[in-house]
Amino acid sequence: MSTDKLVPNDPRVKYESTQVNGKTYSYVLGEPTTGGESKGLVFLVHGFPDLSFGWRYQVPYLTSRGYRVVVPDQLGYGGTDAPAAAEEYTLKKLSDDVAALARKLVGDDGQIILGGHDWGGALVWRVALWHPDLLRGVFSVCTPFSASNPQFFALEDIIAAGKLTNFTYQLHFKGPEVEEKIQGEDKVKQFLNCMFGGHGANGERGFDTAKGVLFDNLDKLSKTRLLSEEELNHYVERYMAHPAPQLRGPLNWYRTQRLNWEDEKELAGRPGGVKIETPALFIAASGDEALPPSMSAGMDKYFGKLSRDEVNASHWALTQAPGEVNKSIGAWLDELDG
Ligand SMILES: O=C(NCCCc1ccccc1)N[C@H]1CC[C@H](OCc2c(F)cccc2F)CC1
Repeated sequence: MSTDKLVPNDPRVKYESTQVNGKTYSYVLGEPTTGGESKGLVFLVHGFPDLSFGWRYQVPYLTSRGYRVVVPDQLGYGGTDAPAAAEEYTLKKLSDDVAALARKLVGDDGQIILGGHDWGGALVWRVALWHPDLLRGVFSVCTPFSASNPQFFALEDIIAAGKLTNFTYQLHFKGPEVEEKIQGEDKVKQFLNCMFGGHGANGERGFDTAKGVLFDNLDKLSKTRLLSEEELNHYVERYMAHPAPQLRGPLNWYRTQRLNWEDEKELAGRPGGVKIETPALFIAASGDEALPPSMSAGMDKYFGKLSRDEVNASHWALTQAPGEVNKSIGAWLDELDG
């Protein structure tokens, strides 16, 4: 099998669906192409606004190195259910879904190697805290680990104090406006094109981490160079499979900050505090405007065995620097399996 990126509805992988904690999850399943026993199961978690398709450059690479690969559409996306209630999207519930799906694939005593990008990266660190026995290894692309504070600080207050201003767009995402205004095929296509880097002839942007979505620019943007027309249309088709407002599920991931803090008070109270002993890899993206590498300063103290790497790419490192990302993950896997 070629190790070229997956195309929409690629015949090289299987498309499965199953019930997980009362919800339908759909996922892509790739079998090792090396023949013989698989070296283990790699489970990949995408971010916002993405799909399992976001890992298309990594799946063939990993199956060619002897791994089985499972890539779900996360809650709210693609062929997976999109409950309307934001409470369904806490990182603890999403972690329990990852564990339940993984157990269906590797059995109650099996283990997986878990990787995430963006919100998927935030989630995999939480899975390592809630379900440490499940993991043989854990990695995140772009998203550093951030420990929960003993005291709750609302994002609104943090930003009002001039901190984390690169997260200002999240106040826009958690509010009603983006969900209300980005509905229907044309708007969803313009929004996705914008988030994946489309820009205007004079450098106009439709998204700014320090502001949010600039609605008036959305129909002025050229097509992003990060996706082919066929790939962008695949994203739109999968997002339009959900009833309006199509972004409600994906945006619900931004509406659980206080609930996540409530859940994690228990973790903060553990003897020795929060510590991830699972062998871990963090790959920073040098040009990520939402998650600059500097945000990862100080995360090492929460890990027993953390490897670090950095790729020269924007937030969309998986598709913009796939060779670098794959090489980094591959070297870490070789050491893990060494
Ligand atoms: O919003 C995200 N992606 C959409 C924007 C993508 C984009 C960026 C740049 C250009 C174009 C597009 N990603 C989230 C992922 C979770 C991150 O929060 C991590 C976290 C926790 F999980 C828990 C406690 C604190 C904490 F910071 C915050 C960014």
